Amino acid sequence: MTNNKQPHEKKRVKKTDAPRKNGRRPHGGKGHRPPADPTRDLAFDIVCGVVEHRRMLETTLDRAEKMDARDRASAHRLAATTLRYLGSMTEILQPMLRREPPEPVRCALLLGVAQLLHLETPPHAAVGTIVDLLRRRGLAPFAGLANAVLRRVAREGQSLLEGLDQDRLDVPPWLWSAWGARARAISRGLHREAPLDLTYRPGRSPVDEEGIEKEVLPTGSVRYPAGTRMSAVAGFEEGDFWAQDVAASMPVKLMGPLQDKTVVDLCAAPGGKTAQLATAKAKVTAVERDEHRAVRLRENITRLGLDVRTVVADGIKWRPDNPVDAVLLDAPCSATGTLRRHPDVLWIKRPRDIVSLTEGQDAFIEAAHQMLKPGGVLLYAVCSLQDEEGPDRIKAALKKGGWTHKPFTEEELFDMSVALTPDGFFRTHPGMWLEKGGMDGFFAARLIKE
Ligand SMILES: C[S@@+](CC[C@H](N)C(=O)[O-])C[C@H]1O[C@@H](n2cnc3c(N)ncnc32)[C@H](O)[C@@H]1O
Repeated sequence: MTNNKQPHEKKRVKKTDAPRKNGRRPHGGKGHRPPADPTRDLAFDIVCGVVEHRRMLETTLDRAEKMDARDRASAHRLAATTLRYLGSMTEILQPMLRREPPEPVRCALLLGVAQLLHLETPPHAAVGTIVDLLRRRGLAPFAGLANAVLRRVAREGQSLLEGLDQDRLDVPPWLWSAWGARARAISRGLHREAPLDLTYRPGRSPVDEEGIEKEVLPTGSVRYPAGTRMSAVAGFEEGDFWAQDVAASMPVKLMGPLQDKTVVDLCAAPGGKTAQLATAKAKVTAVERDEHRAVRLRENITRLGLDVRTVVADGIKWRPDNPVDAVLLDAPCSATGTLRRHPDVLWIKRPRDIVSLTEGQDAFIEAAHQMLKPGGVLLYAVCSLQDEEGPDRIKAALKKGGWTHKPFTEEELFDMSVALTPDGFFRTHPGMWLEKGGMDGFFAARLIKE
């Protein structure tokens, strides 16, 4: 994968490169009009966007907001699966290509391999749809190549896959080494689609619905299978619950009793943790810098019927009128903890992105210090797997002074003691509770203002 090539729309393809078999063009020949296929078209745009231009999956997906919801969901699934197995599928393809194909052709082939090896698409459909995709995108000269390579993958791919270290290949080397001893377990977790976890507000519980499976997790979150739409679950309109990964539901629980406490939620949208604070009866001010995300935050609060003051402001500069009892700082981070939901991030982030994020995290911690009463609590959290954004930030804050670390205890973590580190931090990764469907990666620590 390279990232400094021209967009594929501008690439010129020489007619003489056209691979032909017996002088005929595969799948239809001259004059053949490939059928429309919005799902593959969108999946192709997403994958090319990620590997050629480091464009976030959501950005391309958002551009297709008018598309039929089911086609869009299928495209999302196909693209996400391709990105989840990108490394190992590239390893399978490489020896089958005599010459390096243009990047868009490689993207199309990867979509084909994902359909064959991971999505159980019948070979004729997997091959045919990719050949048609290439024709629609002005890449017809590569239709023969795709036909031959994908047929070979259909025959040999599964056994080739078994001989590979997929865990290692599907994670970029810099992340693999940053994750150290946790890397293999994390990678195993990343090969799974994330289930839908819901947090129910106090006094509400899931309703039995025919055809909808669910499991109540030891921490109280309710887990539905991957692909479940939250709005289809009974109680959505009534505001009985909100979507929140089981690991993401823990930091607020670790803040202790919140009733009548003044709490600033410093980076609030879309509001999962704001909702937890408000249902725990805290007096919440939710601060969010991004106006569009603040709209989503307000919509969620309204759906849940909660009483929260929202402020659109830069949380590093904004200050409350009076010092507060607690600050929840769910800081902007690399989001490597949510790679199960956002596999594009694997191939988009670079080590230098982490460095610039840590500067912001330190500034937020400093701002939180200025907002708190003496003895007030800072709950610092990030959905990151990186040491630099988690334990290293807490160590830096303690070194700077003005804080005391109050380690979490096993009693507080009760059903998730697996996440307690020897330093008293909370730390999860996608390989934990794998038998139940895994969880996001989160880091949390508690500091007290001196
Ligand atoms: C990790 S998300 C928060 C998730 C949220 N706490 C939840 O549980 O739903 C981080 C949020 O911080 C916001 N943000 C980024 N920089 C900010 C700033 N300087 N001030 C306030 N909010 C900021 C982002 O727009 C994003 O919505």
